Amino acid sequence: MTDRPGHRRAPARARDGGHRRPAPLAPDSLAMSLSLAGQLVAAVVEGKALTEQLAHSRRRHTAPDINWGAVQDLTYGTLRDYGRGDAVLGQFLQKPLPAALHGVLLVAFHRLEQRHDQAHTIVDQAVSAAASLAPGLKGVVNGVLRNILRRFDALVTRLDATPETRLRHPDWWIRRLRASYPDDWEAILAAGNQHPPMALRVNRRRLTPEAGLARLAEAGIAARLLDNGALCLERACPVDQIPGFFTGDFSVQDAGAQWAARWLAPRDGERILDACAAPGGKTAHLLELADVDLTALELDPARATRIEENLERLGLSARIEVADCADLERWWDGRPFDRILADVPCSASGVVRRHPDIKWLRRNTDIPRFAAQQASLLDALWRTLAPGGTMLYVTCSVFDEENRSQIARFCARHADAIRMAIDNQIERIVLPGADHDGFYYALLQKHR
Ligand SMILES: C[S@@+](CC[C@H](N)C(=O)[O-])C[C@H]1O[C@@H](n2cnc3c(N)ncnc32)[C@H](O)[C@@H]1O
Repeated sequence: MTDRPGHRRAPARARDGGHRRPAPLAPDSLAMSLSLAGQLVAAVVEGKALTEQLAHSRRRHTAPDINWGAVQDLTYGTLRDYGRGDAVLGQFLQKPLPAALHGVLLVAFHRLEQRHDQAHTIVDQAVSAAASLAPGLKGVVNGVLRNILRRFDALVTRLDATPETRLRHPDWWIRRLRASYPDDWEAILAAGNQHPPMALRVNRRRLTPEAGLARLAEAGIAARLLDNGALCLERACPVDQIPGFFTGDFSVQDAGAQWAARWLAPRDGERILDACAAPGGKTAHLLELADVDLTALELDPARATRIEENLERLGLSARIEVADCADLERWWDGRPFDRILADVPCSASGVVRRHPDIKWLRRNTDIPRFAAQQASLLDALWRTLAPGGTMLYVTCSVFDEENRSQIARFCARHADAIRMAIDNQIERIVLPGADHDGFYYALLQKHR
């Protein structure tokens, strides 16, 4: 297999199968869902980010009956299956297909693995989806899928015998995890292939986690209270069903991310910097825990508006600045901070199940680039920390180069950096699991 799956795709024009008029699809049909999901998967395989493509697709396809839940499930599921569909299609496609058709085949294969009891419906609907995209090629799609069906069990057995397709992650990713976590690497990969849990943060200014749990139970929402006060829902639900969400009693935030504000431990009256703040989940959490003078920095202006929206819903306030946190000349008034939250940009390999496009978009060579960027942000931020002040370094990565080795290199560069224990441990590697995503935390104090 090539470095990136999808090697048997061709530009949309390559084989459009002539000029037959495309057959329209019923908006609420499985064929429509397969077609839209196939186009989204094709866009990601071509290097586009899923969130933007999904928003773009929703703006373009406005029929009210489209089952966007199904489209999303099929798209995310297919992308989580990294490499499986391509490994199979590679055996059946003699020539590349237009990208969207290739996408439909990938989605159809994913669905066949999930719901083999519906195999014939899936094939029929995928052929209709193909006919709507490229009428002249529906025979090819039909032939490929029926061939796959004929040899299905043998194909799946073969997929499960190869690490990349069994574990549904790129080879380089598997190698990195295996080297850093000899005992846990398979569990980390397995967690990355699951549906993410939904967790809520209780606004401690309004209610206790126990009271929050009771409020949810009254609304018929089953949840568990985790040891950091996060509420993990048994089943994800839309925010408009969460009582008091719009008035700021709850926020949606992964339970692993809810350690950040606790471990930075803000105290009333302190000057705090949240250096990479959007969309503002951790900013808000810090403000819920103490009355602090908080500066929230964010490089991306569009994302910075989300901090504002979040704080407004929660009735909280901070100084929000759009700036590169490393460009001190531009934003820093020279007054040091008591505490800094450095939730730096990273590979996001710990949250891959929420963003399965990451597996397709990232390259092994991106990781040292992220590490270099993180190092320069850390070095700049360290200058703004008061002697005796603390900085919490956070990533949502599971790669050592961005985590443990990053902090080891930082401490080697800064003789005034003291490693502080977090709950009696020198660092916290929060591995992704059933209740939360994957994070890394290290706490550093500046020598007085
Ligand atoms: C991991 S996210 C932060 C999540 C946020 N702390 C929260 O809990 O909601 C990293 C953020 O840093 C921003 N960012 C990246 N480079 C930056 C820089 N040089 N200065 C400030 N913000 C930056 C990104 O746009 C992104 O919004």
